[in-house]
Amino acid sequence: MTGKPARSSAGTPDDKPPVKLPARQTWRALYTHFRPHRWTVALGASFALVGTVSGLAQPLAAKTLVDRLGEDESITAILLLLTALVVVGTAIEAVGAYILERTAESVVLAARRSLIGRLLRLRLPEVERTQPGDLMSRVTSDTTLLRAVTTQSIVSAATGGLAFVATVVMMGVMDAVLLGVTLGVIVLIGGCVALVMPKIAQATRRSQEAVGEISTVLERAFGAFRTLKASGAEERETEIVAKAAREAWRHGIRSAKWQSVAWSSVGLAVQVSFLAVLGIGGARVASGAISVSTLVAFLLFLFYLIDPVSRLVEAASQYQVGSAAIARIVEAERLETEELGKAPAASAVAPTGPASVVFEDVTFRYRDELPYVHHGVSFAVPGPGMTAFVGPSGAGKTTVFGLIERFYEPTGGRVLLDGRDVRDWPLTQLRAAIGYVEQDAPVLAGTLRENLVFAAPDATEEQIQDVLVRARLDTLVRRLPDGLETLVGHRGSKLSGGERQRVAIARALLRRPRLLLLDEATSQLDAVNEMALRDVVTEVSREVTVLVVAHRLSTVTLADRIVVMDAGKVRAVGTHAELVAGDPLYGELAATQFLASAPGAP
Ligand SMILES: Nc1ncnc2c1ncn2[C@@H]1O[C@H](COP(=O)(O)OP(=O)(O)OP(=O)(O)O)[C@@H](O)[C@H]1O
Repeated sequence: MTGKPARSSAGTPDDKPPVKLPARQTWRALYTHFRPHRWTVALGASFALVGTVSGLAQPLAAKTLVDRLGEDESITAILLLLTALVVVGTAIEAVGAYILERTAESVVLAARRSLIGRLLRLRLPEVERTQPGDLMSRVTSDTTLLRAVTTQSIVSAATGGLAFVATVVMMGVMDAVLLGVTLGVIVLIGGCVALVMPKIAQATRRSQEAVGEISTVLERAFGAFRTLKASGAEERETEIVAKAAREAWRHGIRSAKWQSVAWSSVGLAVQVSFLAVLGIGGARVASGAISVSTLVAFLLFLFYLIDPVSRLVEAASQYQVGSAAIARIVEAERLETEELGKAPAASAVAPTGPASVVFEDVTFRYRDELPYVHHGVSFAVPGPGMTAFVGPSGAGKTTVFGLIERFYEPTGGRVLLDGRDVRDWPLTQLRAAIGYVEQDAPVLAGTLRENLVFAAPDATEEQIQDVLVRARLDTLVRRLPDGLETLVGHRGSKLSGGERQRVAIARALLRRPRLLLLDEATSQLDAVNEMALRDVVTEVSREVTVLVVAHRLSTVTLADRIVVMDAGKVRAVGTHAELVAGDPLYGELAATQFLASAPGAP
């Protein structure tokens, strides 16, 4: 619990560098998220545009007002027009802003849904190469950064760009010389801002990586909370999280710094232009080249230019933030997912009866750089009946189950279920035929009932009650004040190890499997429950094919067939009596690891 998780590769597969998206791909990825909302964004943008136009008309109205004042004409109408422009413009802008905010939330929702959908379909090897905590932070934190870039910044860029062009045209109409001065200043300062922009993306990316690392460490700590406490690792883990938090803070500050540099440049550009226009414009008024009202209107336009320029800078910095987020999202989206295939139609007749399992010269390693775990495993299990897999720790017994469930693909050879290569089965149908009880019998947070029906959501009350009795959980449920509605805590922490094991078995049975894979717990059950469960498994194995990774002699002696595995190979197959007589390794295992003196041992 004390080691530090892989730095910055947190969440990205260990062997893959973080994705650096070229600008075109960033655009494309952002566009994918924007596309479904383009019409709503266009609506919001039109509202914003109307607001902008009404704002743009204000200096003209003000110019007329000044001219009329000079000529002693009535100003009531123009005053009313000016007021209307302000009020209506503001109201329309408010509605536009609401539409955009709403759309922004929808973009985040859609991004989260699609990412969650993909993450829960990831292939197991991909999950093993990543940090789940960091993947979670991509769903929760990075997606929120898409909010602005896919809506507000597009509108800002569009309206800001239009308003900028329109204002510049109006300024050109007023006086080309003053426009030249203004644009000269803006281009100069704009160039400096462009240099700063990529730094915002860089800092945001680092900050988000650090946020991911916070989630990673916390997920690790809560995932083994008792071990954390028992190891006295609270302070060390806190320090690791705090370090990641400081990193997030440091890069957040850096991003804020560059953003504020960009922002203050807008003010600087306008102020410098203002002074230049005032000086040069004053001289031009004095020389009679332009009128006072022209200079006033030009200065008002210049003042009005602050808004479009700010919007353009805002859009550019939001784009930088969004591009950092989208790179992390794309990275998660590129992880390999499983093709689950269609669930069988309700009317389809599902195969019944026990399944058969055949391994044909299967070779397998978990990753290319790792040694082989299976070096040509072959065996055939016709159903029904119980087949026990025994062998020293690390022999590759659990791996057999992973290959049957197609969590992993064999490197060579074939795995057949009912005579059909598991790769040819639609995954949903393949797994629907199998009940799987993992060695550490995971129980999920929620109620007992939720845990039971997890693999069979359509189970009837009668089926649930039946399975409770069979898994010897009925007395426990009766004892609990809330019965099946009892909350079991994070990872079932409120249940005992044996209870968790039985819940896992009940869950698998409720699925009505044709093949039951049981990775036996090494020491979870007391003698009474062990015997009871033995009876259950024996009973089940009359109709269903049961494969069990056995750690107890009592289980092995019940088996119809025992497969002895050693160092990734099947070294013998037979009954207990045959193997005790014929296989030295089995004899040794039976004498030691399998507690040969256990009751019931022949
Ligand atoms: N997900 C994984 N990624 C990489 N290596 C793995 C993975 N799972 C298991 N291994 C390795 O594969 C080998 C076989 O593991 P497996 O779990 O199949 O053994 P086993 O016979 O079931 O052992 P045990 O009786 O201790 O449960 C071991 O050396 C193990 O370290």
